[in-house]
Amino acid sequence: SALGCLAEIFPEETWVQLGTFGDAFRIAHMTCVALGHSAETCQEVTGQPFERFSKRMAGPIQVDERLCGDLTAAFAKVISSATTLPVAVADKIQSSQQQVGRSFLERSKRCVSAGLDCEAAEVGSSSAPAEAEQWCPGLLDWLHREEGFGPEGYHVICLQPAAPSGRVPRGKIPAWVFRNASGLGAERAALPRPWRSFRAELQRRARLRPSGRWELHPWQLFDIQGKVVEDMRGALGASLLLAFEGGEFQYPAVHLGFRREVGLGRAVTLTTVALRPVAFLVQGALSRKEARTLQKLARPRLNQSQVLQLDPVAGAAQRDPRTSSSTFLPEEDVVVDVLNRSRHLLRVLGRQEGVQVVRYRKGQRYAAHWDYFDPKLFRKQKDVAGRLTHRRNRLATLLFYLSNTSKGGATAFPMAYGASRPLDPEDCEPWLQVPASKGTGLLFYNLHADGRPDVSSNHAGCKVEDGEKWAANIWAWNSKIQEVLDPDFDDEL
Ligand SMILES: O=C(O)CCC(=O)C(=O)O
Ligand SMILES: [Fe+2]
Repeated sequence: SALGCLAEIFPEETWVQLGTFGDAFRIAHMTCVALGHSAETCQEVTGQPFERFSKRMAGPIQVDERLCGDLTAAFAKVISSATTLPVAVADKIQSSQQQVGRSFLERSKRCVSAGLDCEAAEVGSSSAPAEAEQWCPGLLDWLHREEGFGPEGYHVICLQPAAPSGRVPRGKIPAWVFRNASGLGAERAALPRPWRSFRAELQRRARLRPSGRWELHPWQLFDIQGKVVEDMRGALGASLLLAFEGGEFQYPAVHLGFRREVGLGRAVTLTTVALRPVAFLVQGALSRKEARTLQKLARPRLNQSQVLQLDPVAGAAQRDPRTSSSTFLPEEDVVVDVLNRSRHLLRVLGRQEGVQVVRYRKGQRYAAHWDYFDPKLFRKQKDVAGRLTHRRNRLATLLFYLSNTSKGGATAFPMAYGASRPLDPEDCEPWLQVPASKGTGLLFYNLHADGRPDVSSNHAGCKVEDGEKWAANIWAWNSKIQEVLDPDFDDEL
């Protein structure tokens, strides 16, 4: 069939049933893109009148079986916004997506329980063109090597390095562009200079989100050390470039069980334990002594934990979601060291909040929640909403466990891999759980690489069944700018 594996969930006649031409075109475009065709080809296909387009789609398009996971997700997203979709089709798509999610969840669970030995047997679906691997050694460590749940808004560019003579060649720079870090959809490109043209062509090629008038986070390029690449020399020097549409560096998940050593003056290891949300175990970033010190500093300062009040919803009496005690530590000595190390580890340019230590006693917990702030829920509070414009938000959560917790007390992700919101926000049992283990860190991203909130980052501090649990939160924002700006100036709000 023309759409290979996808025809199953998305029979061809439904193209017509989708109703509006707008939907059909968007789906067409996404399909085309997901199938790995160039932007030009897709433009050509989707620029056709609908009748002609549907004829084209009936042609022999080869679908790489391995792309099914991503494609299904892509379809699901477009389809969720289509208003006239037949219920049966919608159901079919949804259930197929849930199935993919469930199998990833099982793998993630195995991964967490294996701790640092988590190794993904099924890895390696994605490879890169030999030429690109030759140009950019280590390239595969920055691509997405799984069959689904790839990054949104993170792209990899590999430039042909300058000749060994160091002489910078004239003319366009040969390159490989890996949109959404996928090895399968790689495209050969020739990028012009100077820098402005280089950026413009890259934006077109990788279909990066254009920066609007009030945009605070234009997409940005980084080298693999997490340094911003701001000019032609920097780009040529780095050769391997990472593009983040949200403007901030994020560690790519690569594959479940992937281990990355980060040089921080000490051996720090990140092990990928989930792809959606992107989450890592962090080993070696906090010494046992520091864990003790943070706990000691916090103990006399603890207060009943707070959460930000949402806009009131008529008639909704809320149970207190957070029953622990906590405090932000004064920024001195060890606290400053830990914050500096965290900044280096995360490679985030934005603001970091202080170190917040949390203590849970037996029976205490933090019900499922998001660490990002949904601006729509703070509409009536201009001072809050006004700081959340232009995708400004909490990008990353780095949570260090300061104690071992023998029973309960894990951090759990109820909505991992697109699962729907749990009916009971405290029922940790079926969820992906990361056990609290002294000195270990858990890093997860609350935002996608393009800066949009990732709903899958929903998480809970499970009820402590025995003893006490201590942990330290460090939240990194994707912006330094804290000005209250008028949400009306943000096209997305
Ligand atoms: O205690 C945990 O495991 C999670 C804590 C948390 O999510 C928070 O403090 O925002
Ligand atoms: Fe949280």
